[in-house]
Amino acid sequence: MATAQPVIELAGITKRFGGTAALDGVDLAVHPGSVHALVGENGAGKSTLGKIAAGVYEPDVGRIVVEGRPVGRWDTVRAQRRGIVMMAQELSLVRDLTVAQNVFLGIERSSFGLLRRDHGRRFAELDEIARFGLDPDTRVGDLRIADQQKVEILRALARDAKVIVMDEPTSSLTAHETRRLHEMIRLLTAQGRAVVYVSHFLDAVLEVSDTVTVMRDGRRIRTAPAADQTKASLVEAMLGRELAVSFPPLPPAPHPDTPPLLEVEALAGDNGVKRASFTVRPGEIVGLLGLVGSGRTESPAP
Ligand SMILES: Nc1ncnc2c1ncn2[C@@H]1O[C@H](COP(=O)(O)OP(=O)(O)OP(=O)(O)O)[C@@H](O)[C@H]1O
Repeated sequence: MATAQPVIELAGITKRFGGTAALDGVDLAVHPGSVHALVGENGAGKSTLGKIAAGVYEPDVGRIVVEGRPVGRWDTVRAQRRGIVMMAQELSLVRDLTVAQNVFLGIERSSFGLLRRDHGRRFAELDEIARFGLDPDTRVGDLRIADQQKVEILRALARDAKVIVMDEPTSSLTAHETRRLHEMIRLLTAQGRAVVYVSHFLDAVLEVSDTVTVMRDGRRIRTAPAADQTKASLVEAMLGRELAVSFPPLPPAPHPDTPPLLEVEALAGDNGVKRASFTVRPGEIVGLLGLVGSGRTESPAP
């Protein structure tokens, strides 16, 4: 539930990378206990804005205010100290360490020069753990991506994060795992924490977020309650034109007797593809679908 004072506020943020204006005068206010989604086409500036909030980049121009206090120099260490933590697409865990070791990595306290080794006990002190269902002694490299994300979230909780910036968190998840992640996000917001949710997946955005900011070409186009949006209204704002123009009617499908341009029969390989067959005719769009790990990506490369 949103309260009056934002937990973090970015005002007039401009960021250039060489000749590219990634962000141009963008404002963003994130409220405690809420999920604020950032949507937009590729290159719209969503990730850059999330990374600036989390101190990965410093803005060229603009102001950052955390819980009413303006920040000076801004980097990930300072952002973490103020409770703003990033969960990046490329997760930052150490595969050979255990879940508990990863959670407390970098915040271990030393006494008389010795690192504390009681990770297990401290891990149990995180009350969220029972719900997250992770074994503290599992090697992180042996976990599925969805569970590795949980470890990232627990890392953020161990740092007492007030805001977790999630960059494309569902891009490697199944539909079931996405629902589980959203349940976790709801637990976080129920505790008063905020999530900045950067995503291409509009169904997921509409399901989980309270507020949606639409970005286009480095600018903020609009910020509005998710409940007032539809997928179509978001796409129109992202593209800056009506959907009918963006998706013109498809040409008629080719006649089944048209000779194929490509015929693949019983394709198999040591990359997991087993007996995949399909044809591609002129003028045809062939979709390959399936869950993560089902061989969609490997199939077209016989
Ligand atoms: N580290 C960087 N160096 C150079 N250019 C960058 C860098 N990061 C982002 N950009 C550029 O800034 C612009 C905004 O990129 P950004 O990644 O923020 O967009 P996005 O909306 O998150 O898109 P995507 O969904 O493709 O990640 C793009 O033109 C991108 O190429």
